Amino acid sequence: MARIIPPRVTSHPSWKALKEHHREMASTHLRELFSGDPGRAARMRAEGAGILLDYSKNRITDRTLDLLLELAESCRLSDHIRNMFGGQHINKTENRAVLHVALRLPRSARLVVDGVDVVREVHEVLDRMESFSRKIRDGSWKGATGRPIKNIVNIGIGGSDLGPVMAYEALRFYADRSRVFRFVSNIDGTDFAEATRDLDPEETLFIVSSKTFTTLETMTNAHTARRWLLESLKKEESIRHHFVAVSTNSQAVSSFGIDTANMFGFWDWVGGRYSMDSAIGLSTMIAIGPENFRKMLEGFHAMDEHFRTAPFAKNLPVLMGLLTVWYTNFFGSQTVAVLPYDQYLKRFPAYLQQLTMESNGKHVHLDGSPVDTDTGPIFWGEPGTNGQHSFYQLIHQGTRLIPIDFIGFARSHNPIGEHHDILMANLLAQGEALAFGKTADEVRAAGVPELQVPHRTFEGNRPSNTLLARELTPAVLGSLVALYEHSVFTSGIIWGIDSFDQWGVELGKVMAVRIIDEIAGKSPEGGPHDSGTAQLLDWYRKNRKK
Ligand SMILES: O=P(O)(O)OC[C@H]1O[C@H](O)[C@H](O)[C@@H](O)[C@@H]1O
Repeated sequence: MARIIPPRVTSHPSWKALKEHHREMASTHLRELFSGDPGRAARMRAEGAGILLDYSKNRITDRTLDLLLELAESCRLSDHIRNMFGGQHINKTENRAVLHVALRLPRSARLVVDGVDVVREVHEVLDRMESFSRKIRDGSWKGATGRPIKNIVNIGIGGSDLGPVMAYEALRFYADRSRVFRFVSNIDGTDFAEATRDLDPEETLFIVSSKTFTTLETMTNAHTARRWLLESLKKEESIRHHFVAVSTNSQAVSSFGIDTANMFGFWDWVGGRYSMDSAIGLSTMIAIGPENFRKMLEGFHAMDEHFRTAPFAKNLPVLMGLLTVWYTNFFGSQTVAVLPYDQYLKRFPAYLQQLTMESNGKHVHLDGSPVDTDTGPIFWGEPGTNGQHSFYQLIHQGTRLIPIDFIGFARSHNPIGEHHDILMANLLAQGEALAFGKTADEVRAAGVPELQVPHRTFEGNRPSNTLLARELTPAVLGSLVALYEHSVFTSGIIWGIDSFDQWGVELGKVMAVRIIDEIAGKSPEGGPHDSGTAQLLDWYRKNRKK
């Protein structure tokens, strides 16, 4: 039977209408949109799960929104949301359910997937994490020599690192300050050496975090950690006091020598980049405590519920996902800048890079046919105000259109003098300056010499979203992460791609393993490389020994 190929998004009438409509919008300035419409800002805002989204400074009208919402309907976004929440195997290429939303369902919920009540399993693991975290935090878990654990080192990479690092930094205010938390991810030995150089093995716990427990970097670092520990503690027996694992692969965990009683599991339906609220968050739970971790889960769940139930016109992730499509596919924007005005969120843009780019960096539709539109944009960013003194120049006056997400909070955890008001004034000023700019006439009127006028003119019309919340609490962090997870989902549905696989990371891994063998002399020199790679490899071989 012939496969039914769903219609391309570009063939939907709303897509065509958006193309038409974009012609008009391309020459419309945000100045006009605001000046002719005093109710614009009040209309173009939405709230959910403790987060306010002001999207009025986007290059859109009510008509744009209507068309984008129509597009969402014609791509059957509601059905897709229902399928994800219902545990359907929406990750087609791996034939898996995608159920990070189940990680934060309350204990009272029930969700049967492939014959198993996943909520019960999720809470069993959470309870085990909780009891382990309490033992570390109250000092009753002892190292091999009877000393309590003071240092916690998470070894993991990708989703098994970026989430834990980001959450640790974001929630540092809530963290147990009497303990040291370190994160080792890179295969570069420097990462391990610098993370452990001042640690006492007798007081150190390693959490080896890896969904597959086969990842080269993590396994290499874990073996190095094992040797580092045994150099001082000597006895194999000490391993179980100083190593725990977070994984879906119990066999590999036990062959590494970690007692599976000290393993915290999760499931194949949790993608690496969607796993910071699974057992991969063990370091987070130890740092901020089980109560705060559960509050973070509640924040995630509140945004899940908002996404699942709010009408699309008031639905934060839907609106943000559709705006990403609007800029990517109609304005041709290549990137999105995420600019948190909060020092605690300094790793948030890096975290989002994996979430967004590994999810939506795809070149074929679900059915394998090539996409006929651009897909996921490049996400990047730095905290404000630092970025203002570095790359904002290009956003204000460069030739590229870079949509921005500003993120800010009403209250600071560290209210020192006027700092927070100054910080927030900068966030507001940037959004305003980017949107409205400064015309040549205004520049002249300020007495600027004619020669400088073009240089000091700001075209404006640079779009931004502003996300605000009261305070960066564990719950708000959960909501914020879930907001981006679901906005990535929304864009992915419009593009008709699989946002939940990541085959693109495989080729480089396979080739690296081959070259590792060549360098070690295990396979013949001069393998079938291109002449450029062969030359570089040759240079490395000749120069690698000091
Ligand atoms: O948790 P692990 O199995 O060690 O995987 C760690 C990471 O590596 C892979 O290459 C994938 O690109 C990531 O999605 C994943 O998060």
